[in-house]
Amino acid sequence: MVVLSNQSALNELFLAKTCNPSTVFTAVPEVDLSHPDAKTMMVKACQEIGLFKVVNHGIPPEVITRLENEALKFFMQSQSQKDKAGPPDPFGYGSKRIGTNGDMGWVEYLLLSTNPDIVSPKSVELFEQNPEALRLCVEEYIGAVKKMCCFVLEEMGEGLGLGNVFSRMVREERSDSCFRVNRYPACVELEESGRNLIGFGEHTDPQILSVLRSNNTSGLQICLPDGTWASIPPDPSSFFVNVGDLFQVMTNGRFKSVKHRVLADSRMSRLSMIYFGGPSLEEKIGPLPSLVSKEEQNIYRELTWREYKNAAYKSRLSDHRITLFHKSSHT
Ligand SMILES: C=C1C[C@]23C[C@@]1(O)CC[C@H]2[C@@]12CC[C@H](O)[C@@](C)(C(=O)O1)[C@H]2[C@@H]3C(=O)O
Ligand SMILES: O=C(O)CCC(=O)C(=O)O
Ligand SMILES: [Fe+2]
Repeated sequence: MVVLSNQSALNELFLAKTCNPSTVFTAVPEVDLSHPDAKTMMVKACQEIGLFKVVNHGIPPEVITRLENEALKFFMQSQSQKDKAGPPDPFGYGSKRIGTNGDMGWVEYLLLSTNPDIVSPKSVELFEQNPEALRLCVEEYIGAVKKMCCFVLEEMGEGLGLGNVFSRMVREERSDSCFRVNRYPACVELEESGRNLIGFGEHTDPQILSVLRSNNTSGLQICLPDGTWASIPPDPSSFFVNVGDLFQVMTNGRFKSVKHRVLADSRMSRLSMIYFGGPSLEEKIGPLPSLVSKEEQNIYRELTWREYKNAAYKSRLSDHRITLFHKSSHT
């Protein structure tokens, strides 16, 4: 067994059992948002994989670089300075602990709500204690990525013959979306160990759609239908889009909320930024009648996003939360 020099006992918690060289998933569908067939391609990718990447996304590279630089400045501060914006409640700065139910990962992060009704004391402290530039860059980036997320949802709604049913949910002012910046420090001790270090453990995202951008460091993996893990090659000029649990429910299981995780790299730190597009807390979520054919049944019952979110945030990262929507399950 590998012994990592610092905090070895804690670090063992993050060691993935596998040491096989992982499969590289070279078939990530690439969708050009300006292509006339974009809608069909996105719908197909959501049905088959639950993930695709977009190019020609319209987000100016300067908006991305500005936030990346400000986020790195934040993470390069001393631990005691960063801890002033933590522990997360669930928003704010967090390190190694993910959520409040015992999950750990080789990661530090900022988690922020975009819901105007949620004022997190830790996020207020974060912005009070850091240069105004961080807040401005976060706002600028979220504004741009929300617009793109809504465009993608609009296209997929049209692709399914449903118009703006999904985009409306994320576009509305009280949409309960959130935003996260993750930094996975390089871990040189892994170099010759042949072991993997879990940066962010396996999970599905609870919301409708997640839009992820990372630097050029690999780490993101998806779980294939046969249960094996495949690495997604990084691509800093594209955005990766993945289906969340609510989208799977609304499409009565047609779209797949893909299980994913992140492994740390031995040489390079990974920086990722993810926008999780969600509906308002009061939105009722269930299979959309026009997506349930006569021969099929609703496989999920209806819950508000508030009900699902409250239950989800009491669960562990790897829990199969979507079963809360199963007809036999009661919250
Ligand atoms: C362990 C947890 C962290 C999480 C809340 C939860 O109890 C279960 C879902 C987790 C997750 C995964 C996707 C997103 O990163 C996240 C912000 C979310 O909405 O659900 C995280 C939550 C978190 O980090 O607080
Ligand atoms: O950091 C990443 O690349 C993905 C993290 C993730 O899946 C999440 O924060 O939900
Ligand atoms: Fe995720």
